[in-house]
Formats: sequence, structure tokens, C-alpha cells
Amino acid sequence: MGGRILIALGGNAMTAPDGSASPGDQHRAIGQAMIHVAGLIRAGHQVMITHGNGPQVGNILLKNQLTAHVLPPVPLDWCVAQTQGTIGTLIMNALERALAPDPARVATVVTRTLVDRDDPAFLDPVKPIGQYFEEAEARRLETQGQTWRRFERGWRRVVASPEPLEILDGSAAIALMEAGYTVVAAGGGGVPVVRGADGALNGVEAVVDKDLAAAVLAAAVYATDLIIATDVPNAVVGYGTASARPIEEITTASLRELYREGHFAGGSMGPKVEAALRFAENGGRQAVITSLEHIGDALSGNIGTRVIRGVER
Ligand SMILES: NC(=O)OP(=O)(O)O
Repeated sequence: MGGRILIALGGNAMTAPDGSASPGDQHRAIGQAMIHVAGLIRAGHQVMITHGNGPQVGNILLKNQLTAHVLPPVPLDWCVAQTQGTIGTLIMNALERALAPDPARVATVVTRTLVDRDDPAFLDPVKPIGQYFEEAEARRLETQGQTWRRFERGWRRVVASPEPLEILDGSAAIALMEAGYTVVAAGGGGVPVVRGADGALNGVEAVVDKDLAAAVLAAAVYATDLIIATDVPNAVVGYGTASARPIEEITTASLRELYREGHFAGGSMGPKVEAALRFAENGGRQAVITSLEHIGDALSGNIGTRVIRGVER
């Protein structure tokens, strides 16, 4: 029997290479991703899956806006919950297909993530969601109170992304896993909620970063390994420069130093590196950042950026 592995699936596992998220694109990408996940399950690992939702939640929000004249718009936390249901369903179908003819037990847990109402992130939206637009359209939507930022590929809406403090439904995920299910949990970073003075939970308008939520989930479910699947085989030092080099095995101390030096872009590799560091610093056996097609081999020791706790000797 192998370890208990949490796999965090990035956008390329759920959308086309250009980031478009049509139903066909999502079926194809998830179907491909689950072939790799099935390899880990067949190798005897207990697998839990979490996933992003940036393109999907942005699309739902846009539909809200376009239909506001006929239907009451729903809050952003509801949109996140919808993406957990849709993407969870696609993952369950695709994983069962990938494991056939072996029997598969797969379940998705609608998962809430506790955040702090006073998190300064609510005043500084940085999380990109949805599709890329031309500047003119972004500027027009800004006049309606939205925040947009320019990225390499165009303009994208950004929303608040508070720190995940606790995965509130981690115990349900563990119970299902111990009953033999492959569990999908904390999709899209989890549905963000805050606790009121009376102890009651309420949703808030935000999208939690799925990699940072994955680090919290991994600790909550006692995962031995965290695999962060993305679209590049390794994190890179000096990305975009002549001296760029891929990072292979690295200690938390060395990677933390590179992180402080600003080698990893916010909103892309930055949160993945931070999540890997948090997991390994808090006692996880190893965190691996690698491309989707390599996740089946990610535990063999020669693939991706492998973060292990410790300092260089
Ligand atoms: N919630 C989230 O971080 O999703 P993406 O990884 O798709 O941006």
C-alpha cells in the first residue's frame, strides 16, 4: 500500500490549452487527467483530488451579469459551489471510466473553506478568473464596479482571494476516503465562508486560491504527499532569463530563500511554490510540482520539483 496523496489539478487539467472552458474542452481535459490519476490509484495509493475553477467560476459570474435583467444574480460563493458540483461530476465520471473494468468508488464533497472577514485581501482583489478580454471591454466593465488587470494574454477580471484558514469539511472527506472512496474535495479552493459572532457560517464574495487551500486540505486529511499538477514539468529559477534552470529536488529552506528573492510570479507559480513549502514545512513527506502527464511518476523520485523538509548541509 502506498501513501495518502493529495493531487491538486490546475487549469490545464480542466480546460483547453488556450484556457477556454467549453463543455467539450472540460470533458477532454478531465478525461486525460483522470488517466494519469488512475495510474496512481492502480499503484496502490490512497488518492484525494482537489482542483481549480478560475475559468469556470469567471464564466458563471459573467453569465450572472449578462442575465441580470431577467434573473437575480447569485453571489460569488454560490458560483464557487456550482463549480464544485460540475467539475466534481466530470471528475467522477472520467475517473470511473479510466479505472474500468475495475470497480471504482468516487465521491465529491461540497467543501467550505473558512476565511477571515478582516483578511486584507478583501480590499485588494488579485485572483484572476474567467476568460481574457480586450482592454476596451475590461475598462467598460470596470465602470460597473469590477476590477480588471492586464496579464500577458490580455485583460482578466480579478476578485478577492483571502487566505484559507481551515477546510471545514475535511472530516467528511476523511470518512469517505477511509470507506474506500477516491474523494474530490475543496474544489476551487473551497466555498469561502466566515464565522459570525453567533458562530454561524456565511458565504463571502471571494475565490480562494486552490493551491493554498490544497496545502490546508493536505494537512487536514493527513496526506503524506502533495502533488501540484500544472502545465510545466518544474518550477524554474530565473524564469524568462538566460540563466533559467529547472528546480529538481530542493529543501524547504532553499526554496523559501528563492521565494523571498522573488523568483516565482504571483498568481501563477508563486502560490504553487508557497503551497508546496507550507505542506513540507508542516511535516508533509514531500510536495511535488510537475506537469499533469508526469503525476503518475511523481512519487518515483526523479520527476518535477520535489520539495522536502530541511536545510542544505
Ligand atoms: N480557485 C483557483 O485557484 O482556481 P484556478 O487554479 O483555476 O485559478
